[in-house]
Amino acid sequence: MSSTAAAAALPARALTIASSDSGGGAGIQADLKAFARCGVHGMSVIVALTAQNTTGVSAIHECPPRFVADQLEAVLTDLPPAAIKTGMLLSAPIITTVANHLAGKGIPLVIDPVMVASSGSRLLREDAVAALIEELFPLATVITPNLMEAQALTGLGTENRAEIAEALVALGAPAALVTGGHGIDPIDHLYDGRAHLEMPVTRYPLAATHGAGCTHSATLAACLARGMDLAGAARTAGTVASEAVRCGLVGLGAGDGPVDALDVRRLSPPTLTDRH
Ligand SMILES: Nc1ncnc2c1ncn2[C@@H]1O[C@H](COP(=O)(O)OP(=O)(O)OP(=O)(O)O)[C@@H](O)[C@H]1O
Ligand SMILES: Cc1ncc(CO)c(N)n1
Repeated sequence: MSSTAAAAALPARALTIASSDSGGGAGIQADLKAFARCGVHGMSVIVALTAQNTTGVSAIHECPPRFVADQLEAVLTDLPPAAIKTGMLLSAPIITTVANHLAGKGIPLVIDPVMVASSGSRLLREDAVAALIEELFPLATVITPNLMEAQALTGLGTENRAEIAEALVALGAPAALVTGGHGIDPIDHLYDGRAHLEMPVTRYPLAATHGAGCTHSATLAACLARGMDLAGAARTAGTVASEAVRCGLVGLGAGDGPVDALDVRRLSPPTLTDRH
């Protein structure tokens, strides 16, 4: 095979800049599953480690910003991604490091402004919210807060997603996708600065939603990496996240079970006869 033909067969690359969930349900671990689900080569810049399981976060270990910069340089120089997502970024120095490396690159960027775990632990320090808005939002293609994060970012108490999405865009992001799988009203709302688009999500009343938001934003980035437009990528992200809940691992731990974008229960260990 010529090198050109070999290159044509390579998958698109997507990068997650986020934190590790030791329980394998959310964060980097969910992102890499979602990337694989979408047929994309996943890369990961890890900014913090959480000691976490299905019941909550017991400790957080932050990477030195210099080491975050080392990871970004290693990936961006050799394996430039076709799209990037950010998840749990924890601190202002990390956000500044990420923003400095992404500014001017023009790579499609999905920002999932992860703030608080469903168990209640803060995953973004209070004093880092301003850095997220001022330094990272202007670099985004789209931001994907859930309804509660959207309310915290805008200071609005309303549940009117159109109003909140407009306020988010006024904060400096070109587009906002307000998700809300957990609520009574399972609708993802996209506003791109011009038009509003409401995307209903099939809601499954299952105790397996840990990592739904991460799976959603990683799928959105993977779809952008594969060349889809924003509205199509947003619809696919809602569907993949919803399916990941349907396949979620209820009862895996004592708390809310992890979503499963790969539906691992349908897979079996490879046998020698599977070799090709
Ligand atoms: N119970 C559910 N049934 C089906 N889909 C769901 C459910 N919960 C979440 N989702 C899907 O996940 C996406 C993200 O949901 P949501 O806004 O609730 O995430 P989140 O609160 O950020 O998640 P996380 O638990 O990772 O913090 C939604 O667009 C929806 O597609
Ligand atoms: C590492 C990590 N990222 C994101 C979330 C939000 O689901 C979480 N609980 N943990």
